Amino acid sequence: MDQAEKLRKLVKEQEKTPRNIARVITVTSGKGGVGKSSIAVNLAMALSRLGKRVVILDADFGLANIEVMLGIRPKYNLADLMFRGKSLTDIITNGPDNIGFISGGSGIQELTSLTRDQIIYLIQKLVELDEKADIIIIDTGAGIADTVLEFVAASSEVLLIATPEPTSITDAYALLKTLNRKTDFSLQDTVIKMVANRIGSYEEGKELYDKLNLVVNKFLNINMMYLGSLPHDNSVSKAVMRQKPAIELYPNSSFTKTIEGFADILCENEPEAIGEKKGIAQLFSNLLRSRIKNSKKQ
Ligand SMILES: Nc1ncnc2c1ncn2[C@@H]1O[C@H](COP(=O)(O)OP(=O)(O)OP(=O)(O)O)[C@@H](O)[C@H]1O
Repeated sequence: MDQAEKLRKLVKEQEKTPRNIARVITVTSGKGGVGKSSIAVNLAMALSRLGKRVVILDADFGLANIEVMLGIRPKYNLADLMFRGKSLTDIITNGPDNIGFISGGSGIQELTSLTRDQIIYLIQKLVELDEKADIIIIDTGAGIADTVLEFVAASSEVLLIATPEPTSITDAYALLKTLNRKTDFSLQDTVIKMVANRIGSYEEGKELYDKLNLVVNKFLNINMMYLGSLPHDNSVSKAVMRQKPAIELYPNSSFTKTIEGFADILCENEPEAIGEKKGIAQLFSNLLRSRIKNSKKQ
């Protein structure tokens, strides 16, 4: 049995015991600076206010945007759990509205260098995380870097953020095109929901979705769903300046109201867990498996 096969078996074993499996929502974008982290943070809080236990995993290595937005400074990150014996509780920092926050830190990059025992330990801890959370929001980096694409390919529910800026649209297309070429990506297993951000009117957002979806449909055979559009709203940047989420500082802003609407829609439309993509332990197992396979090909 090779290592990839052992990993599959390990997760299958864990699944035999009935347990909570978190819903994982991966937030990504083709281009940086389009509002990915703002949306991840405020959506997490809106979902938490609906009674969900929410944890954000920041997989955007090197940038500490979410920490700044939440006004928190985590002491430990995923690498401390993987290599330095820290527990899951140690690496989850409490944020506003009771949301949990995990910084990927260097852990995301170092996933490749894990020994078999470290992989087993990590998956076991992630099984615990599946128990602790109802929803896990992953903020990936932006663009077509491998670390971004592998998270998207391993996820069952993806929010793709784009703005009306031409470069944001072409970069969103580039992300989907590169994703489509990945052998471990299958459209049957991943629902992509587009969010248009910083738009002037509802029509502008819908038009953006229609345009992009038409092209990805025609050339990539991908059919995206449309979650909706968020207005350009100065309260978002004002909130960033004050290191507090917009939903907390500006509860009546149009951005907050729209985000709350998204949270309602997402709670009403929980996708059936698809194929082998269920929960955070399964997601990391998929991701590690694809890394093992790819490293063998090289
Ligand atoms: N709807 C909006 N209205 C006004 N400003 C916004 C909106 N969404 C995001 N912004 C602003 O755009 C900037 C970039 O947002 P954010 O950091 O969330 O983007 P990002 O895509 O996560 O960036 P990165 O790729 O650097 O992680 C921030 O200053 C934020 O305040």
